[in-house]
Amino acid sequence: MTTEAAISIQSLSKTYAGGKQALDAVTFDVPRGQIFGLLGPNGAGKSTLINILAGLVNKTGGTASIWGFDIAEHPRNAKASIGIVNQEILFDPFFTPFETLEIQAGLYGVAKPQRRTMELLRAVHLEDKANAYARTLSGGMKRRLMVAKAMVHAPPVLVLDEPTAGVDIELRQQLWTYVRSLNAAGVTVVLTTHYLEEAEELCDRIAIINHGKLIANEPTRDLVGMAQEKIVAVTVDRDLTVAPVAACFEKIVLKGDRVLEITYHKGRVNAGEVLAAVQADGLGIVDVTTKEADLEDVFLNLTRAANA
Ligand SMILES: Nc1ncnc2c1ncn2[C@@H]1O[C@H](COP(=O)(O)OP(=O)(O)OP(=O)(O)O)[C@@H](O)[C@H]1O
Repeated sequence: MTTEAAISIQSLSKTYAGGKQALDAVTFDVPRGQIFGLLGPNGAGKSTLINILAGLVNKTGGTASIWGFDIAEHPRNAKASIGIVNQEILFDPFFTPFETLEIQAGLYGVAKPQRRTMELLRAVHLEDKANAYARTLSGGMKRRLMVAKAMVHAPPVLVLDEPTAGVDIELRQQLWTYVRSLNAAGVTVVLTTHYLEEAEELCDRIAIINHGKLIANEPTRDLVGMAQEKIVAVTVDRDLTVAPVAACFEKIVLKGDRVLEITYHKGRVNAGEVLAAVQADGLGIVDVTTKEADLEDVFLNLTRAANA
């Protein structure tokens, strides 16, 4: 083990048998100890990438390693280093959660004394369902059982593929609380999600894939900072009927008699110039609030730029 990254991906490519190129020379590292977001529109190639890491899909180019183990050269060690929660819920409905985890532990060769079945069930709040049939669990409970199942062999890396699709808000929060506690205990977490606000809230770093190509890989904070449009709401000292005009305003909307909502391009002007332009119109400024662009804006801008 030489690498410092939890997952290291170099020029990874995948062309499916029918000729569809799902991944095109993707390179990035997932640093150890992080919660890492993998984002992309539908069909971008996220599942393909995860399935390659899981050993379910064969890459057609490049390399990938998990916890320092190359997936082609050391597949067993690579597999032992990762736990994957797929989009589909998969387990035998006639086994209880306790049995499901015991069987999974057996598959991974975890010896009986090392098994943590009840500890895992407690962690995902399924302790009282330990002996219920899996088919009697709610959707959210099943999903939490899937997470516990992915953790039976105590892998240092946990991958969650769209873990909260179709999960209600309360359960989503519970799931994230558990994911955060795993991360706090040292587990590196990779998640794919369509919920940008979720990625923004949870992830230390975010990579974006579009049409099989990596188009961003930044600390979340920097990515949010990449949004170019900023909005400032300015309250002025008298009633207005029309909004003032200035070259530095991208857009200006009268939001009330005295409130102007001004959009500006932060790469071209700063807030001071925008406010000065308002004052130059003879208006006094009473109050100012700004709205930070969120990840959604960045995502749309980046995918739009990549598609152009
Ligand atoms: N087995 C396959 N054979 C041929 N093409 C495939 C196969 N699996 C996926 N693809 C294609 O590869 C591309 C990437 O698919 P992939 O499932 O990896 O995307 P994704 O980013 O995970 O999307 P989603 O968020 O919808 O799951 C898509 O165009 C898809 O149609």
